[in-house]
Amino acid sequence: MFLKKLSLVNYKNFSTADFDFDEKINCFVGNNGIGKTNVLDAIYHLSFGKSYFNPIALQNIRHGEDFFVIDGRFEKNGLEEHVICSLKKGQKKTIKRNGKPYDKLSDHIGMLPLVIISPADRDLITEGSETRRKFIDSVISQSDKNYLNQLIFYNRALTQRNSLLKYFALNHTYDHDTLAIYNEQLHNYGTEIFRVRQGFLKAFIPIFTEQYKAISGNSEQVNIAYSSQLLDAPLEEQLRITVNKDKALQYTSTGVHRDDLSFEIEGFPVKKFGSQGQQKSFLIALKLAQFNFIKKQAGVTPILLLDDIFDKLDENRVAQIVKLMDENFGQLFISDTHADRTEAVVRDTHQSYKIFRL
Ligand SMILES: Nc1ncnc2c1ncn2[C@@H]1O[C@H](COP(=O)(O)OP(=O)(O)OP(=O)(O)O)[C@@H](O)[C@H]1O
Repeated sequence: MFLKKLSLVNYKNFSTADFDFDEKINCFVGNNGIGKTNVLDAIYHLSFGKSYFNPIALQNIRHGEDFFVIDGRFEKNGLEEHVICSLKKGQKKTIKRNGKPYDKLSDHIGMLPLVIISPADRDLITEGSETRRKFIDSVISQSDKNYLNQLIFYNRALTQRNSLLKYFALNHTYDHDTLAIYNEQLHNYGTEIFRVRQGFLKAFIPIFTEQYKAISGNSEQVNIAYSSQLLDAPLEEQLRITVNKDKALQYTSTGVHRDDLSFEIEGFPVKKFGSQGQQKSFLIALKLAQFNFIKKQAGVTPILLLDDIFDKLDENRVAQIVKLMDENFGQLFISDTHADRTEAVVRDTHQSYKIFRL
């Protein structure tokens, strides 16, 4: 699968822009702030229906305008896939595939598998558990439609249970039966999410450790440990036990929305004990494992976006990654401030490439 053409209108700093891409490697080079990351983000948009960098959709419209359009023509299994993602102020975002709008944006997820490696990934190590849950959810969702639906249902039930808890507190009332309905829903969806996450990690961790070894050249033991309250007892039982606490807090304190991943080297958390180099290798290995996992599960080679990668890795490491990917990548997009060093690395792959000077 690859992206053949991309057209942008009023997307971030671009009023209009058109690109004809190479099937293999495409590099965006230019000064800081010129819009290299924005082009990668537009490509990300076509896959996920949202920005990787700015969760506030309206802020992705060019300043002073009231809409954006991202138009991409892909080739997948020999057929053209024409995907248009657009947003107009005051209206809902739409994604059209071959002229037909989706009813739900989530139906599009997994259609165009994509992995991005960017400096923002460091949040996976430094930030709270939500970032890590998002990571694991995004990897699984790209190859398991049912999982994304379970997540949507779970989150809906969670919001409703939380509203009910607030209502109880506000009105000094309590309705056991209504709460029990939400407990059951959370239990059913949550148990399935927990089961899929466990299964996913079992398959993902060996791929990840292999990638880590290849990138770092080290033999240190790395691991991803899954923590979930559901490891202790079934969710329905826990929801019953914590009901008084939840009423006092006015939100649901147990469930898979509290799951987390712990990233470890030699049994110690990477965040506290990993060197800068180890942390960088850990993140890249996570992303390349994501790439390989999706490729295996979905049977489609994801598009790979490497944003500002030279900024966080030395040239040798980047060359190593590109080489590592050489045999198994599909289409690659790279952004960098220096045309020379990018070209030196991609030339070595003996793959076709295009350089776009922005
Ligand atoms: N909604 C918007 N309207 C207009 N300009 C925007 C909008 N959102 C972001 N920008 C501009 O986009 C530019 C940043 O672009 P981008 O992050 O793609 O740069 P870059 O070329 O990747 O830079 P660097 O090399 O520093 O990473 C900034 O100048 C920012 O002001």
